[in-house]
Amino acid sequence: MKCYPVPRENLVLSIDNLKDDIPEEYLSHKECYENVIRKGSVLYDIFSELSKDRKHKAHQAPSNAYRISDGIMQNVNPFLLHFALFVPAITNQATPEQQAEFLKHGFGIIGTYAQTELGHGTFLRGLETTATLDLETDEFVLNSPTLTSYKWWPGGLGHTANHCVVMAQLYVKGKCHGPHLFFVQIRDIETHEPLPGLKLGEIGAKMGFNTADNGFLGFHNFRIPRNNMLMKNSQVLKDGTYVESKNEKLTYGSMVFVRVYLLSDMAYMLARAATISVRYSAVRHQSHIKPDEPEVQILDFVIQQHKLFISIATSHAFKICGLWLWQTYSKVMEDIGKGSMDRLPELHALSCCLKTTSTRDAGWLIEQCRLACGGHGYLMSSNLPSLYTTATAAITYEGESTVLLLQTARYLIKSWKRAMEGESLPATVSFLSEYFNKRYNKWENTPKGIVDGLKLVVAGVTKMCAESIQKHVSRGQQYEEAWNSSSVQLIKASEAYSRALLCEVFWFEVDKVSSTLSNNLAVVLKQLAELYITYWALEKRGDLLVYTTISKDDLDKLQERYEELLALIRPNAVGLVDSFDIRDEILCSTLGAYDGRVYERMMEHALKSPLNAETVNQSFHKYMKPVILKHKI
Ligand SMILES: CCCCCCCC/C=C\CCCCCCCCCC(=O)SCCNC(=O)CCNC(=O)[C@H](O)C(C)(C)COP(=O)(O)OP(=O)(O)OC[C@H]1O[C@@H](n2cnc3c(N)ncnc32)[C@H](O)[C@@H]1OP(=O)(O)O
Ligand SMILES: Cc1cc2nc3c(=O)[nH]c(=O)nc-3n(C[C@H](O)[C@H](O)[C@H](O)COP(=O)(O)OP(=O)(O)OC[C@H]3O[C@@H](n4cnc5c(N)ncnc54)[C@H](O)[C@@H]3O)c2cc1C
Repeated sequence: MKCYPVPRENLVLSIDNLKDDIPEEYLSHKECYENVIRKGSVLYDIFSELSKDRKHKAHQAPSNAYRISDGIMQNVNPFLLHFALFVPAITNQATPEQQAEFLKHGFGIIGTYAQTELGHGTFLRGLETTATLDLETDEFVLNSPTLTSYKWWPGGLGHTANHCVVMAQLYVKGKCHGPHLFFVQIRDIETHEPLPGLKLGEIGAKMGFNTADNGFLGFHNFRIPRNNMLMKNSQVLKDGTYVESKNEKLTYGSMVFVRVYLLSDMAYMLARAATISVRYSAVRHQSHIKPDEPEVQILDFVIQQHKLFISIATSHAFKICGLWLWQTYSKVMEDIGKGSMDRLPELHALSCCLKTTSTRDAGWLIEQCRLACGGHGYLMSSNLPSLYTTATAAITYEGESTVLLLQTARYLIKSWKRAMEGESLPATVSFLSEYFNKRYNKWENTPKGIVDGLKLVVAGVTKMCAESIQKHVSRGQQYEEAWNSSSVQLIKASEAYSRALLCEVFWFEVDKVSSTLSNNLAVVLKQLAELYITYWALEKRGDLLVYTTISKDDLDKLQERYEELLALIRPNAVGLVDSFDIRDEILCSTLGAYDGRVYERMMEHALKSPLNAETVNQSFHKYMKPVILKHKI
């Protein structure tokens, strides 16, 4: 076995045929895909070798290991779904025997997760793909009965994967048992041709993610062995007996894994955008502050600090909360392994709102970083446009944001009702029980005081939602209709809950470790945490005025403190983004390179445009010249 030296970054980034002569943005859709498969295959080979001595772990903690691919494949790694969902679905949903069987080829197979269909993405109980047990042959027959039942969107499905985990409605003896997962080979290992009975292809160009090879898949009487249903949670026996799962939602477990993971993912996306925009803002001199002095670094404009420092702070917030959420996830998975599912609803609610807030915030903050770089931020060579389109895809995939916030709201309303009945609640929602006792507490202008205030907002809005639902029901609406009528407020409750969680976890985790850090590091981290909390207190001042005893004077003091924090962070701003330690080869940005040679790099990149290969493009002679001469006076 080849032994690769570590660290991986040096190894991977030293491989010549992983570098691009022509920037990706100048390749065609097809060339882009072929180029990323070329590079991805080299990486796949390296990771396969490196991973041979490690068993497929059901749940690997968020790490930056796969980040190297961000530098090699600036867009998206078409093998990503193999690691993000295909393998976790099998390790999470298959029996140990099935895992041994399905994963025996290790990296010899490439998989994806085929759940979404042309007609359904959110409402999983409405999926139309069917898996019908054939008792005689001990097989399932998979079918796509309608065009809308075609699998549509799975990453890598178009031309990359040769296997997939398929979510289909299970039919046994004429009875539908709902969505279940099935292990399906879709291409011949040797020839890569689609297997008979399948229609496979790529869904076409997108606003980003264009190397993810999102595809479509239709089944026509496609047969798989009965044993290919993932049977850890529910089973279909040879005689057709269906054994129910202890909790039908365990089938959705792979989605929870990715949602939990995405918090850390977004931390890293934001770290890259912040690094690019803060470094550029330190290099770029534009305009004056004092008329009689030279042009200043645009980072000296306080409004530029207001635009950018929140991204530095948010990246740390997501990283710290991502690790906290990962620990919760690991504990709940461990409990489930021991047969207890008590905390699954809480984990689902936490992962839904935190995935939504982190992906939404990453989107608008990356856009804010781009805009803060002026016209040069609009260049593909800055890498900010690609970061934006890649990050914002996550607002939709793995659970559309509105839908997931409503899932969290469902948990908040249930928790509120339990609180009103005097029941004890999990720590993450226990503040709901304290609302009436703390509602009129004197406001404290401290990070803890703000966190307490944000929790009062959650409780107040949740109470308002519960009353709204009750009002609609009392006017004759069914509960589900009343829920729909109150959904604008329900979304607000979930958003407030997510923000309170992020502020609380960020502040108390930093506070907890600060005594173990050098004084300077502790001071700067606390400044970032306080900046984050104060920023959101000011953004949510309306809610705080409604649900807490905060005064105008308190808000004025918070604004003053916020501006103090910007000034305190300014001297460390470049050091803070340097500490994200993202190499130029992974940052892939003419604006954010460590050496600050922005203008030289922009020109070097521009000259790589195929259009600059000649001084006069052929279109002049073919198209322009005849028209110019014709109309020449
Ligand atoms: C090279 C190396 C690489 C290494 C890589 C490492 C890993 C990298 C990881 C991440 C990086 C990013 C990579 C991502 C790339 C793109 C991936 C995109 C993949 C996809 O998009 S897959 C498809 C995603 N689809 C969805 O999320 C669908 C969303 N819809 C649903 O979840 C459900 O339909 C619903 C929840 C909206 C509704 O379901 P329904 O059955 O109708 O449920 P309800 O009636 O609303 O509620 C019933 C009850 O169930 C509870 N519940 C619902 N869902 C869950 C759940 N998931 N878990 C637990 N419990 C759940 C719900 O709370 C209700 O409970 P209650 O009745 O209230 O008690
Ligand atoms: C880049 C990308 C990669 C993807 N990769 C995969 C993959 O690998 N595998 C896979 O299976 N899928 C994948 N998906 C699909 C993704 O999971 C779905 O797009 C997502 O679940 C949303 O479903 P939908 O697109 O059908 O939107 P719909 O479910 O049709 O929702 C459309 C809109 O309707 C509204 N809505 C829907 N339901 C409700 C509700 N109950 N209450 C209120 N409003 C509602 C929401 O505003 C929503 O935005 C990917 C998608 C993208 C964009």
